Amino acid sequence: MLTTRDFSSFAASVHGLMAESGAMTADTSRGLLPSGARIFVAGHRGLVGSAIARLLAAEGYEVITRTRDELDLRDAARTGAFLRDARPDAVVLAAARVGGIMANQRFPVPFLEDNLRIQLSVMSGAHAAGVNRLLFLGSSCIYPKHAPQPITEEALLTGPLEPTNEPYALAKIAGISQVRSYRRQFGRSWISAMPTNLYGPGDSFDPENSHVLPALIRRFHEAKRGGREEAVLWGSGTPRREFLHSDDLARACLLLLRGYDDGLPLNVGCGSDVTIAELAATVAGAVGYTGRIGWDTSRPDGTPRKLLDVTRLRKLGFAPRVPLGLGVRETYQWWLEHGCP
Ligand SMILES: NC(=O)C1=CN([C@@H]2O[C@H](COP(=O)(O)OP(=O)(O)OC[C@H]3O[C@@H](n4cnc5c(N)ncnc54)[C@H](OP(=O)(O)O)[C@@H]3O)[C@@H](O)[C@H]2O)C=CC1
Ligand SMILES: C[C@H]1O[C@H](OP(=O)(O)OP(=O)(O)OC[C@H]2O[C@@H](n3cnc4c(=O)[nH]c(N)nc43)[C@H](O)[C@@H]2O)[C@@H](O)[C@@H](O)C1=O
Repeated sequence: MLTTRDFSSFAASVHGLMAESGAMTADTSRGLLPSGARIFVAGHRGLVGSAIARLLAAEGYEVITRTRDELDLRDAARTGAFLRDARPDAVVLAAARVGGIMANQRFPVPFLEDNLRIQLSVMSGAHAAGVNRLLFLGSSCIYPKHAPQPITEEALLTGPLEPTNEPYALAKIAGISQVRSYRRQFGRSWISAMPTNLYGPGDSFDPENSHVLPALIRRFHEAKRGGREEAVLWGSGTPRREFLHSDDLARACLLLLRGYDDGLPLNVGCGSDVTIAELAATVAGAVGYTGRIGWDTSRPDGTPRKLLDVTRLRKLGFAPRVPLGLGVRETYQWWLEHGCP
């Protein structure tokens, strides 16, 4: 684990890279992502990758994909060979080992190592293949556990991380540094986005390893179907989280790919948050569960709050379109039609 002292020297060096990155630009000419560009979306079957691939295809881009069985992105040699052959104009790196608070706690090794390997393979392969446009997806968990709220981009590396997801966060921080390093050393127009907690169609609804929103949809649905009087959720219900629909995230990513060219990783969120207890009430309403809600405080709460400051993204023209209540109802409907056992 890094000490506070280690953090301050690491922060100074990465912030040095930030200082070199120059002014933020919002190029509306789409010169950074020409019409019809060929874009490799890594992780196209996941929550985020599928939303981005849908939007890019709808906007007339040629979307290149590979399933994990076809190409394990941890394999640097095969990933490099694929990128040399495919020669995409741009890469969206949405492939990662991802999960909720318990998955992060139980499987720290793959959350650290798979993500580092995927990032190394894809970024070094993309550079070798001459790919000048790349979007790397990080996460709001890169910020210190007790960062001032709302969290500005400058909070990166200013304090200790939340212990439940430290390995995952450190892999993501390495990815940010990799993007900045390729920018500095080779002049690549690569960028990073730091999304808040996401949800939507295609999410994982695994009862133990998923994120809170799909987990609650499933828990309440099963309690309603089983006629149970109580559904037990994790932690105290007091942590606050910000939720953004994956289609809104995809819109933000397209905006950034078309017009953002700076080493500063940009926050992507909706600008407001709710307690987990408030989220539970919204999800219970959407599912039609009317029983009691209990709290298992032996389960971790995680970060008390992680509301992103999205001033910079708003200035670039982004506004989310999917309100939480509607998004939860649609995601529940999607799960009933596609995933519900
Ligand atoms: N979900 C969230 O709340 C948030 C997500 N993010 C970021 O967004 C990105 C995408 O997350 P999300 O869509 O939720 O995750 P998912 O788990 O839904 O999707 C991850 C995708 O990555 C692919 N993948 C994983 N490992 C490999 C591998 N070794 N080789 C090839 N493909 C692989 C998976 O393939 P397969 O389908 O075959 O398993 C899947 O398509 C991540 O970088 C994550 O950090 C950021 C903030 C919040
Ligand atoms: C996106 C983000 O996701 C993770 O961080 P997290 O925000 O803490 O994630 P979470 O969605 O799992 O939990 C949010 C809150 O909700 C509470 N909670 C209640 N009941 C359930 C429940 O049934 N399941 C889950 N998962 N949580 C529950 C839970 O106790 C916690 O207080 C990291 O992977 C991190 O690396 C990351 O990037």
